[in-house]
Amino acid sequence: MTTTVSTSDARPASSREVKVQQKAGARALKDVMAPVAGRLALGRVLAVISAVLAVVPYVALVHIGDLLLDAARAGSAVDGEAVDRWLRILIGAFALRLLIYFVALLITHLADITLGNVIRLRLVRRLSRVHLVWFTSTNSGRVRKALQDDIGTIHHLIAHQPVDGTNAMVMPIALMAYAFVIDWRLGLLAVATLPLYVAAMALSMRGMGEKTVQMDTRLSAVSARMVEFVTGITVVKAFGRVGRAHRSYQESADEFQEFYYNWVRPLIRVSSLGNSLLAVPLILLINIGGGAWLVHRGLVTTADVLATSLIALLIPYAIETLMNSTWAQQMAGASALRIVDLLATPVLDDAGPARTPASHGVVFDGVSYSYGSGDDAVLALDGVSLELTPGTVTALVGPSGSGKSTIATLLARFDDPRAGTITIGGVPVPEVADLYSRVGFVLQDPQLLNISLRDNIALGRPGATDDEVRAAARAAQVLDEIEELPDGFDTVYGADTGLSGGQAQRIAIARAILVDAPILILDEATALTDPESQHQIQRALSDLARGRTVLLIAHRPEVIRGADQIVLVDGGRVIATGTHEQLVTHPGYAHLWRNAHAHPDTETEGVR
Ligand SMILES: Nc1ncnc2c1ncn2[C@@H]1O[C@H](COP(=O)(O)OP(=O)(O)OP(=O)(O)O)[C@@H](O)[C@H]1O
Repeated sequence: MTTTVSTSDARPASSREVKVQQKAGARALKDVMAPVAGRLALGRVLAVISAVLAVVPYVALVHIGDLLLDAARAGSAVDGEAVDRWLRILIGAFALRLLIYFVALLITHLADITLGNVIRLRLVRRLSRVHLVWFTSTNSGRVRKALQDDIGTIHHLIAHQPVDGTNAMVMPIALMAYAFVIDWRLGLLAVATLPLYVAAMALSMRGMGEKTVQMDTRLSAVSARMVEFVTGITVVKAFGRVGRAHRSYQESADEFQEFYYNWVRPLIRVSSLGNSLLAVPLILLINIGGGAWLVHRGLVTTADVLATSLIALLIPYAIETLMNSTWAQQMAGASALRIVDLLATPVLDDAGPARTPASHGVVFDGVSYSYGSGDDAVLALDGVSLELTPGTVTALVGPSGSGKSTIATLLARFDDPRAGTITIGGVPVPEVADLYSRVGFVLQDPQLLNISLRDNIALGRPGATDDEVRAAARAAQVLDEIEELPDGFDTVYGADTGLSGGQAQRIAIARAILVDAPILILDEATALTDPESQHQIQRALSDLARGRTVLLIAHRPEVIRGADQIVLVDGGRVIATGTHEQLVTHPGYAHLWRNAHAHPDTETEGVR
């Protein structure tokens, strides 16, 4: 068993890579557990004390047994006082052991709760400073996995392993030592099958690290085929390729099955042999049989045999707990690695002290930006300069992929430019105090959360009253539709809500209305919505834009024409700026304008 860090490529990992992963996992675990290391150490110390105390009841048992047997053999009365004393020691030690064990578990469970909170808080603090462009769907998945699954996996390691793992290690050693103290021959009988078991298990675990990683990789391949098949099911069905798509899944599943079968088949024999060496009847046979012979020879007492046989029976349980805790440790290593990785996500540079802009004019000065880094970098903006005069509407136009959305998202500080500056009222964007109360945005994807519609609208102003939320919904032309829903504003947004894309857009507009930001970024993408919804969205957007500094990603001729300033973008550069009348003779603009008229509702060509 080993750390199973998922790898997306199907290449099986080598044993060196596995070792490196395991080491990295162990280091990551140490980092993650550092805030509660002291408490875990205390839990371990208490677990050791409790494990050593486990010997006392056996000592008492042997003494009581001897007292009873001696009396029976001599035909005399039992020394009731001595039996009573040992009985009290037995019960007292047992109770004390349980109490210490309970306190140790309590300490580690409280440490687990603290650590869960510390990790969540550190993640939230870190992610609140991360570039907004980072939050792609994959990264959202990573955050969800870390916050839910990984913290859960680490739970076992923090709350249980220090106590159960230590106990499973120390208790058998202490009991075994006592078995040898009773009589070395009985001690040997108690551990008689252990070396064979360890050898069988070592054999079956050989190469386990590599194989587990291979299994993880192959399973990922099967899941990928499955996801491919399910996500593309409509297209696959429409083109009658079900057999083919299904075959590719079937092939990877068969490949996995063959790999797994070949790996596990020989192991099953060895490990069942190993397990049978720890079977209760075998242990009893060896200990009681051998013990009876020793009793017969007068070397030990029956009570001694009873105690060491009971000790021998505890060994399988201890080994199982030990193996589970090793497994949990390796799983937690992979989880800790993911958490440490997330905590190291690059964040936006800290700017100087927050400043309040004197006006709401926006200036882009020589702004360049690329997505990704190194060889994968995609240059999206190249020296963009433009100015938004306060209280006016600037329309960004240009072909698909020209950089319009990138310009808009940089103003909302989804990321910082690689070169150049963006200022609001003379203050660089990173230094603007309360940026999101000054810059509102309604982008193509309305980004509604799975919370009530009321909370979705009030997201930017959580203190808003019901009346204010209703007023915003009315201004966004969506009030009636919300009120017609069975739960009205309490409806939780989600796949079953039955809201159309246009309605979701208008809810996002209501949210922006409520924030009441003086600078607005709008994406007038309405191609996916029905004409009635388009009309309502246009009206809502025009109301919203009034009196504000607006940067509008424009698609429709009448909207472009109505803008105070039009900025024509192509290939990440600004190639012309002016009013419609000034630009109408510009060849690039004229081309877009013609296309916009020819295809007023299409997304792909020219101005949409
Ligand atoms: N997340 C991303 N990762 C990598 N490249 C990206 C990403 N987003 C955009 N790009 C690239 O940056 C360039 C500009 O894209 P942008 O989305 O800003 O253009 P756009 O004019 O808004 O296009 P559209 O009208 O199609 O939305 C394009 O080449 C695009 O492929």
